[in-house]
Amino acid sequence: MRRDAYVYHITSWDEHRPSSPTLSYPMDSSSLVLALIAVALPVLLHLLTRPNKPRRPAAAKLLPPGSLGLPVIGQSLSLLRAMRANTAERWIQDRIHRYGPVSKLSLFGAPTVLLTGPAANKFIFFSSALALQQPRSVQRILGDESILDLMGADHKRVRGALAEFLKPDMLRLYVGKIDGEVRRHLDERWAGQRAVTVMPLMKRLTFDIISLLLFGLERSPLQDALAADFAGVMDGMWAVPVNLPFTAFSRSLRASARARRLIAGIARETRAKLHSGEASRSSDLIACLLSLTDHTGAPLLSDKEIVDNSMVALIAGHDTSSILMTFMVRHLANDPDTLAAMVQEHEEIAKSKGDGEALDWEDLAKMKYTWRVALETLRLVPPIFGNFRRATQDVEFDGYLIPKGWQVFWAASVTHMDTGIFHEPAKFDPSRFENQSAPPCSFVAFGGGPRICVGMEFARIETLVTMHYLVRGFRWKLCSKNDTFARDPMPSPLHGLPIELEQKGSP
Ligand code: HEM
Repeated sequence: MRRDAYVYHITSWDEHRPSSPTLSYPMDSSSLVLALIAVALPVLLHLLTRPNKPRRPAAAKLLPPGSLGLPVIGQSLSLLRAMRANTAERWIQDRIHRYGPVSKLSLFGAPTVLLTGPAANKFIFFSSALALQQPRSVQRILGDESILDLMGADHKRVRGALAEFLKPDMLRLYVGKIDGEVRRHLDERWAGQRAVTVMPLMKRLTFDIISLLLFGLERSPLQDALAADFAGVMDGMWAVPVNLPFTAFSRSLRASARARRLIAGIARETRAKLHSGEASRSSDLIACLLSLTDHTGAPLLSDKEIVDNSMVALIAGHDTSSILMTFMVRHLANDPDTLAAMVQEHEEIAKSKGDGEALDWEDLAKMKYTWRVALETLRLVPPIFGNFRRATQDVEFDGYLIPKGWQVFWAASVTHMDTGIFHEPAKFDPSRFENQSAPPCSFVAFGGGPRICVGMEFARIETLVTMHYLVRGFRWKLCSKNDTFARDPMPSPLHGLPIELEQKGSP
């Protein structure tokens, strides 16, 4: 997901200039060298080719306060460092204290306006003058016809197709499959272990769930191959986009090409199964997308759109949810009261089930407290820190001009930690989601407006099912007293969150 969201990149100062390097995570030592090259080259180019024309005088006085900093580099490295040190919220707060809730800066090579607060979120999510900003590196890896790159009618068409697969009466059908996958994982990878590392286990669990539902992939060498390719895709997605044989970016491109071939092959097989009646529209996402037609009876999505959007759904559909579940496990380890209330909720539900009987849609509706715990976890640690938009025309917010071509950056945590919206925001308190929902655009872990997360309900199902079996089956303790985390750029607990595990009911 889309992880468009999760990226910070260098594009050219001038959006029409042809080569614009992208800088993002991870900043390991080889990446750092490349990052320096990526930063230094454009600085030189910028200085040599800087146009002489003056800035627009009329617009200048309306621009938000703040400084664009050094050409190209701007404030990028400073923000990246803060993300890594998990002090990015403070970094943004410092800017707000200095300049107010609307300020200009330069991030990843482009002039940017940072906007914070619910009114700003509403503007970002709903304004037709702002388009989702997709870094070229991510576009090259995921494909340029995914939902993340489309606008207007095309975005609506592809979003409608994905929503068809994720609508409630389809989701109902998935609960049993997700239940089976969760139990298999816990039996094979958690049961009988004295210690496990949570994050990689959650990543594989959510990958297996989503690949089962997107492609009908059961446990098989094909699923393992796809999992390996996707791990490769993720490794380089946030690296410096230098396509040389030894770079993470190039490895990521190769892994993406392999994954795309696998998905195209699955699509061919599924098409044949649809013809022979062995598959139906509700079999999996690919079957659903292949079955959709427009009013003339022509396929709604091209073959390339199906592959590109399957790539996005696979990434968006497992990375974020696995972070949510990992951080719930981390929080519950040190909050016995919340854990006890969850255990009680799930034991109550289990009483009405037969031995080994799978959970169903109605059971999930009863897991209200657990979902509030999940929402509170998302409020405190939103998997997506923030995201970029690009102004497609000059546009105004709060009396300030945002010129055409500038980036706009929103950051979820700033709103989530606003004392005017959430009482004692640093406190973990699931009851704040009881009865009253948060005011519009103030809880934005899933974004908002026409691009609000299309997989939100899916994430709810897999989280609730996993937590049901986890809190009933196991007790755990964190292995390390130091439970800090970094944003890389997604939140990632120290060492992947190792825990000591005890299976309930075992001697
Ligand atoms: C806890 C889990 C999840 C979180 C926190 C999350 C968060 C988000 C956010 C914040 C956005 C909006 C980004 C923006 O507007 O800039 C988004 C969009 C999206 N999400 Fe999720 N997501 C989650 C799970 C999922 C799942 C399970 C799927 C797929 C099954 C999914 C698919 C997508 C897609 C396709 C978009 C793009 C929608 C569009 O552009 O119209 N997400 N997500």
